[in-house]
Amino acid sequence: MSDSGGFSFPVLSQPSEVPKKVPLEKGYSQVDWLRLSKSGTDLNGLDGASLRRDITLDEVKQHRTPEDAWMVLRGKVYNISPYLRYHPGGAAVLMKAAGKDGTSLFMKYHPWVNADALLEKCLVGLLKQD
Ligand code: HEM
Repeated sequence: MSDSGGFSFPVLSQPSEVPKKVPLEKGYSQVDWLRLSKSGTDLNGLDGASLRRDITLDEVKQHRTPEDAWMVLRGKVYNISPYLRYHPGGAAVLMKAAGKDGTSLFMKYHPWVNADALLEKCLVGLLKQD
């Protein structure tokens, strides 16, 4: 049957320059991330110490390797290392914001994502206000 009943179905395609979600390794789904977040594992690297309020952008810049990556998002400093392999856009893409203020990149790709909730346990502290 080729009759579509009077409806036409446009073929939807994404422009090629729009980055796609990357296939994540087994064991690195969003559910796995939530499980890890709730497990009590030290994800911000503070070993239970209270959150910091004195972080400068210079200090953030020192943390830009996959094993030790910090990112600023709307004035909050996150340790993104544990999240890299769980990031639906891929670890390599997320590393572009390592050691930097990633707010504009974040907002460019997915302003709807609730990072405060997803990365709650990765929060190191607040960027120092000057
Ligand atoms: C650290 C904070 C971040 C968190 C918590 C985060 C989280 C997410 C989530 C949940 C998705 C899936 C979105 C969906 O299904 O609607 C996603 C996709 C993606 N993210 Fe991120 N992300 C972060 C930072 C970034 C940064 C800094 C970039 C760019 C450098 C980026 C680029 C992307 C891309 C390209 C995708 C795939 C495209 C898409 O699904 O629309 N993300 N991210």
